[in-house]
Amino acid sequence: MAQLTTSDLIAIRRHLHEYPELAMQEVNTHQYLLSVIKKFNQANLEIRELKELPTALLVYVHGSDPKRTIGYRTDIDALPVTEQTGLPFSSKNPGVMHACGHDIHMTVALGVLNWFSEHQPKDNLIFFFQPAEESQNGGKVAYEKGVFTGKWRPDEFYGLHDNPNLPTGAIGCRMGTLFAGTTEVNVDLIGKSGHAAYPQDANDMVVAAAQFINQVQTIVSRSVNPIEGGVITFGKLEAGTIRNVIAGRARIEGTIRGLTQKMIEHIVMRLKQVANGVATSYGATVNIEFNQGGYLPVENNEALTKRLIAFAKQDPKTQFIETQPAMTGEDFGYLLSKIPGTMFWLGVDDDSPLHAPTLNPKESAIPKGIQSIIRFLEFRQQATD
Ligand SMILES: CC(=O)N[C@@H](CCC[C@H](N)C(=O)O)C(=O)O
Repeated sequence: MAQLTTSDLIAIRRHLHEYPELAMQEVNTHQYLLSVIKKFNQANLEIRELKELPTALLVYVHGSDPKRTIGYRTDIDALPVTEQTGLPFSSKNPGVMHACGHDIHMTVALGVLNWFSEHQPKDNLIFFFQPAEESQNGGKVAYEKGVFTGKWRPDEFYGLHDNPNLPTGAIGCRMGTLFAGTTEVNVDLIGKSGHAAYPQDANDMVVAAAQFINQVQTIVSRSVNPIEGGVITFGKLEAGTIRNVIAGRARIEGTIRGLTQKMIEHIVMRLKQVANGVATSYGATVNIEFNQGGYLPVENNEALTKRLIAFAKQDPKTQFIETQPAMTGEDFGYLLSKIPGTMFWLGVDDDSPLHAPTLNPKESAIPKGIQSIIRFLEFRQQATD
């Protein structure tokens, strides 16, 4: 296959959109990516599959006169969201949707890889198709399994995330922290179930959970410096089985976000205090689990980010927008804590936010994103440092 056309790219994106898969289950996505890449000019490519991380895929592009090895990462997983876009190419996998735009990310990565398979770069390039960004921190798992060793260790790493709030094709970035660090939190409140008519003989965990959730709202409003900010969101609450049986258990699952590790640790500490306080006052037992995994704050490397921003500002075909830090999480933060690099946004202009069942990114962002990234990687390879 020669150069992919825009309609090839749209067809690829729509196929990926129709068949989304959850974290670590991206078996068909992996096979599809592989089938597309195998049609590219293989002269300078080396494809690597991993027994230890079977849905991941790496592709090495051998440079003609390499001074460095540049990594480019895309995530490939989807979310447990039921699509409500009404699009003709809506998800065919019930309850699963590319509601975070990873279908766009993968297509952009394929477009850039396709270009460099036809136009050999000077530097070596590594494309990392990473499973499990939304949960289970695929980036950290890959790193810890030794995927980025020897010639497979990039000197610098780049990755993007789509952004519905930015104009189509615009590149957004900033020096320093781009995304928050996140920590997943699970709270189990255990009391005593009983008959709805005899509350005095039971210990109702629906009431305890309601109290806990309300009290937690005071952590960010009263214990966090408003200039620094923080987020606690509980996206899942489960308690009870039927209306007339008092619930003896409640489980609350959420996510904590902060722009620094210190802020995350502060919120974790206050959350434990509130949970233990509510449990004591309700005579309940509480179990709390925290899991940060690889979702460290996304810290952009100073020198590399300066260069990326300088490129984007002077490139007449790239619209650059300097963005604020976002409370979105990304396990690319873990990879950037090990390998210097930069994460940036690609504008996809949509009224629906990320993770919404109606998210419908503008597909015209795909060729624009590909062209900007190709030009950036070519610009990068001209530098002597
Ligand atoms: C870009 C994006 O939406 N990322 C996710 C990352 C989730 C991290 C972790 N599983 C958590 O929920 O804390 C996000 O929700 O920001």
